[in-house]
Amino acid sequence: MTNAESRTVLRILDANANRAGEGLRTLEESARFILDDLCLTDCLKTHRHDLAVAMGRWNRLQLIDSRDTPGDVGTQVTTASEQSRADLSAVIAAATTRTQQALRCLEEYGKTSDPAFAARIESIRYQCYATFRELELKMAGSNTRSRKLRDARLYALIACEPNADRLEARIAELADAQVDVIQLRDPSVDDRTLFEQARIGAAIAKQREVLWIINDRADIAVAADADGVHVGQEEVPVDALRGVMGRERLIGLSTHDIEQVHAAARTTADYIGCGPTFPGKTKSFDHFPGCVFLKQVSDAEQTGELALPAFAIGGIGLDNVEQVSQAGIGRVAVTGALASHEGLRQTASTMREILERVPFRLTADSEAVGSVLER
Ligand SMILES: Cc1ncc(COP(=O)(O)OP(=O)(O)O)c(N)n1
Ligand SMILES: Cc1nc(C(=O)O)sc1CCOP(=O)(O)O
Ligand SMILES: [Mg+2]
Repeated sequence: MTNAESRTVLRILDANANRAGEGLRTLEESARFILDDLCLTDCLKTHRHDLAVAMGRWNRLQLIDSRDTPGDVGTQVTTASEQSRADLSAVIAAATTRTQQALRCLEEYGKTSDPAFAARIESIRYQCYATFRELELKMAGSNTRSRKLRDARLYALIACEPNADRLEARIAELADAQVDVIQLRDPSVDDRTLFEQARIGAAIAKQREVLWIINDRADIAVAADADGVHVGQEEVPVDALRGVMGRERLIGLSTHDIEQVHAAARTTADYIGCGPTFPGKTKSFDHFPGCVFLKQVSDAEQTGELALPAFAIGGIGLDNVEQVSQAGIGRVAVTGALASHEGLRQTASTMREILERVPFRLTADSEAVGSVLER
């Protein structure tokens, strides 16, 4: 190669090393601040470090000297798609593509001067493919969960079953009845049993595309790979649990008055349960905030003070779901109403029909992205 050609190669290597480094840093921020994923953050940092080490083969001053940003015709060429990103996943998709392309350029042009350098970059590129795959799937997973939750109308709370087959059948019948979310709530079983049912249920719920939430136990929810956890007012605070659950899993919080609802809105909770609405057989209460409370929650949704999906809970069934929807709440969480196999589909479908009279205010993707950004 002539001196001029060598200088051009250096110029290309310098530009693409910067591009790949910036892309990796962009992705590292998403693993760290969006997904809260220590392992992925660490992998991306390692790729950035490996790239810097590989680039150490070139003389830094010569690389910088070859740089000619004002004379670079490429800086004038921009496309409309570069100027905006639809959401956080689009930021990540653009950064992965840019990084992969930059690594390929480093490899190809590096081959002209140093095949060993090119081989090192090739190895980094392959490692990046695996990391990027995981990152994009995790992002898709977290978005899917929030989206499913926002579209949810029917949430069923179930107890453990005597064995895996019975649990599978129970989840299947609820999924067939178009139940959107299932919570495993069983204060009567030991930790091992709860974990086993949580784990088996998580796999079945995933297949059936139903959200799978574990009551009270964040540790079991994570260990079992559930979609989330539900906690009450006297349990570990939501923001403290966020560190355990990560950004991608859901956290639900029980609320019993409007002050608790406003407080929940200031946490990283993904949804709230609001009740008890009516007396029921599953759990006894001394006080019933009832439909007056539900109306306050609905008003808070209307004014935009509350942007979290709110599920009315407590003694709700076919006989009174209309009162819930008239209070302006279009989502319910129930145990007793969906406990019986008989007429399950019909009950669920009638309840859904009544709840669907309440339009959602939280379906826009932009709002979902907004809440992720605020965290
Ligand atoms: C959806 C939903 N809402 C409320 C509750 C009640 O949670 P909590 O107050 O923690 O009471 P227990 O369920 O733990 O007895 C819930 N589980 N789910
Ligand atoms: C577990 C629970 N928590 C409630 C609350 O208001 O926080 S009401 C409730 C029981 C829900 O079951 P059912 O639909 O059978 O009444
Ligand atoms: Mg609880």
